[in-house]
Amino acid sequence: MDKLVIEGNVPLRGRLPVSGSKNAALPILLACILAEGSVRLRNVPKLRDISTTLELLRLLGCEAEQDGNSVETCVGANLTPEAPYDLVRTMRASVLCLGPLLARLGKAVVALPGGCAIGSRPVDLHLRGLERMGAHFDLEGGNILGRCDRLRGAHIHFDFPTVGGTENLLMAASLAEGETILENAAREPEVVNLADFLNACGARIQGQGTSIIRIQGVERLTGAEFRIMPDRIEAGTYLVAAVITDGELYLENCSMNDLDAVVYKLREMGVWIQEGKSGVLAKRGAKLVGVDLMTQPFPGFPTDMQAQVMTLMGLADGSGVIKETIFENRFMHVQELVRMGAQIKVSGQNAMIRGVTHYNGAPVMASDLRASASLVLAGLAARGTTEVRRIYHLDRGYEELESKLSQVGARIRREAQ
Ligand SMILES: CC(=O)N[C@H]1[C@@H](OP(=O)(O)OP(=O)(O)OC[C@H]2O[C@@H](n3ccc(=O)[nH]c3=O)[C@H](O)[C@@H]2O)O[C@H](CO)[C@@H](O)[C@@H]1O
Ligand SMILES: C=C(OP(=O)(O)O)C(=O)O
Repeated sequence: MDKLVIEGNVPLRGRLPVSGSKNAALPILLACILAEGSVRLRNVPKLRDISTTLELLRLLGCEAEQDGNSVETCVGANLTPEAPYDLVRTMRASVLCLGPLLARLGKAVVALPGGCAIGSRPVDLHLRGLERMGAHFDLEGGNILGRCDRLRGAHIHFDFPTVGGTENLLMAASLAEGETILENAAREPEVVNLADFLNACGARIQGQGTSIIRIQGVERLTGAEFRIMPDRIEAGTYLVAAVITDGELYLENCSMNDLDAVVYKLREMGVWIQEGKSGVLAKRGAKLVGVDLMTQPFPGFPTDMQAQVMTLMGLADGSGVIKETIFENRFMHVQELVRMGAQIKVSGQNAMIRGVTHYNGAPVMASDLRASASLVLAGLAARGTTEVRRIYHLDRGYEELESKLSQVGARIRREAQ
């Protein structure tokens, strides 16, 4: 197992390219199950979650190869309906093959994903929506066993705008008979990217990006070429890296549109952010101050940026409260930040942060993807050496993290633990 060793307190300066979005690429790769013909995707990040998804696609009977940041897929004649636990447990997004398999084969056997460090994460809303379209489910040996004749269009109202649920239903409805209306649908840019991909393959989807999405089912989808959107969470993480190290970074290939809520809060904290022609420039303003924020579904403040912004707020003047409303257990980074000198107290959904003047390097343990990112950020700002352990989490979601950060001046290296 590897660890990251960071010598902190060095300002990061220069240009940093933003990779393709993990959370857009994962559902789009699984949507390839729906297409008859080959699909070519560009700007796919090289990440562990992507290689896991390609492995899953191959197990299901699709050809799927990555060459650099391009992926080509083609569904073979022997599409099979089984997504085994060994793969699903390493990546919850695997459950997004449920909708496509039911739509293509009328059958799916997908291991029920367990809970994870950030919460219990049930998939009841996915299943309820698919049931409305005519699917039947049983639970056998820890697997969701789904069956259906051709799925039928339906009117579905989500109790909560679930990202994965909206994506599973979008994919299933694309090949269903008749019209599906998704109400209270997730509005995340990654959902829009998936809908745009499906439309490029011949689907008839309207309203993506709003809370009512209408899908007219079609008989078949074809192959297509498509570019994955930039990773707004990676971009947000590096915005924080620029500010927390008192440096200046120009993030290439990203726009502020998808990061509105994060940019708004960072500006309220005193961060200087400017949009350029093909990217975003960020640096610390005159003074950094604590603010209050609450995570919410898009267009609210994203839970996937909560840990990183908390790390920054830990070094601001004054205090602030962060309320986490999306996942019940997403404060696992707090105790590790406290080991580095942060003053943060958690009470239920709220974390109370009192700014300190600096962090001190320490050995810390990563517990999930964004918690790991927050510890790297703390290490970049800290006095002395920080060792971030269990970094396999980071490899799920940040493409070439050490080499990107090194290129802008960070002293960071990977070592065997
Ligand atoms: C691969 C991917 O894109 N992951 C993102 C996706 O996760 P994911 O798709 O799992 O997130 P959801 O929006 O579905 O989940 C949000 C909340 O709804 C609950 N819920 C969800 C489905 C369901 O059937 N029942 C239910 O109760 C979840 O437990 C959670 O508390 O959106 C999250 C919220 O923006 C992000 O943090 C994740 O990075
Ligand atoms: C929680 C995340 O991913 P996943 O849903 O794949 O666990 C994330 O990207 O922060």
